[in-house]
Amino acid sequence: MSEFAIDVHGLRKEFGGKIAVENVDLQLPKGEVWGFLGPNGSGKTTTIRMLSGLLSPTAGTGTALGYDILTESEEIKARMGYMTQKFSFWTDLTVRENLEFVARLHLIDDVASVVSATIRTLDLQDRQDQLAGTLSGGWQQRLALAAVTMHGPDLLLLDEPTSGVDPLARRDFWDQIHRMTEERNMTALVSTHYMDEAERCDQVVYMSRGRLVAKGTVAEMIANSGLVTFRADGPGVRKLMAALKRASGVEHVAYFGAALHVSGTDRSLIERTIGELRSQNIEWREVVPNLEDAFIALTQKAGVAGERSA
Ligand SMILES: Nc1ncnc2c1ncn2[C@@H]1O[C@H](COP(=O)(O)OP(=O)(O)OP(=O)(O)O)[C@@H](O)[C@H]1O
Repeated sequence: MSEFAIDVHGLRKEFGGKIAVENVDLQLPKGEVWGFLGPNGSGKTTTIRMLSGLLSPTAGTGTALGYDILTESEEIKARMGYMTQKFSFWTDLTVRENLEFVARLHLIDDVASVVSATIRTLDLQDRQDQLAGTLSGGWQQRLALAAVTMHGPDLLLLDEPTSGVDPLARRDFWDQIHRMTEERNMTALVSTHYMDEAERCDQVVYMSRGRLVAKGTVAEMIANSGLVTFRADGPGVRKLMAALKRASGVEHVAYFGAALHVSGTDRSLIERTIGELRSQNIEWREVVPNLEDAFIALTQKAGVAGERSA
């Protein structure tokens, strides 16, 4: 049996001659939670759909949970939980009724007790008789997670499960993911645009223009970005923005509250630029780049302008 929950090579998907995903290799060890990041349109959903057996690749091979993604998609679907970006449920049924419906779709034998156990696991007791359409965004996502985990999957593929959900509900959601993966030895691949969520993952993979361009722990991603980052604090620091954007050696500048993060990969160039801009009021100090700095750099390196307008 493979030690990987996902083990795919050379995945490619074309839609009408346009390449959406190209040459994706991914080996996700069992029991780990990985974050899947990348700009809009970079190919994350398409990749997740190929991994789930719902979309056949134009080229490439591999397995999910040991089953061939090309020929054994039914086996994969039975053992995985897939939460789509716009997970839908019946708004005029209660939470419990929704889960009962899903349990029947999965041909679960003892519907009542499995639904009750799921409701307890996900702390939905107080909401079980509420109409699903009246739940807040955070509770709707909780219901979606209940629905996709009720049949005891070994693999979770979650596509931006927390978009539009407030920070507290997002944290609760992630606590649930970690608890469930730990208790049931599940593996999860979760796409997200949130940096704090990426930091909760064992590893992250970063996709750009249909290709996986970086992979590793958050610390490795930051270290491999090769970025040098300086932080500028002081009155009027924001006025430096325009000059910094044009300055040599500065690859990106970002606001961090009242401060600026100025990053580049050529230390001598960026130090020279900062030297030229030094003034008494502004304090410059080198800081460890954060994940957002690293991802902005990756995105810019890949020339993402074309991707976003695609
Ligand atoms: N069924 C389809 N037919 C044609 N083109 C498609 C189809 N599905 C996706 N695409 C294209 O493939 C590319 C990748 O899209 P995909 O939805 O996989 O990106 P994504 O990284 O999930 O984006 P987002 O973060 O916005 O969800 C895009 O250019 C998209 O327009």
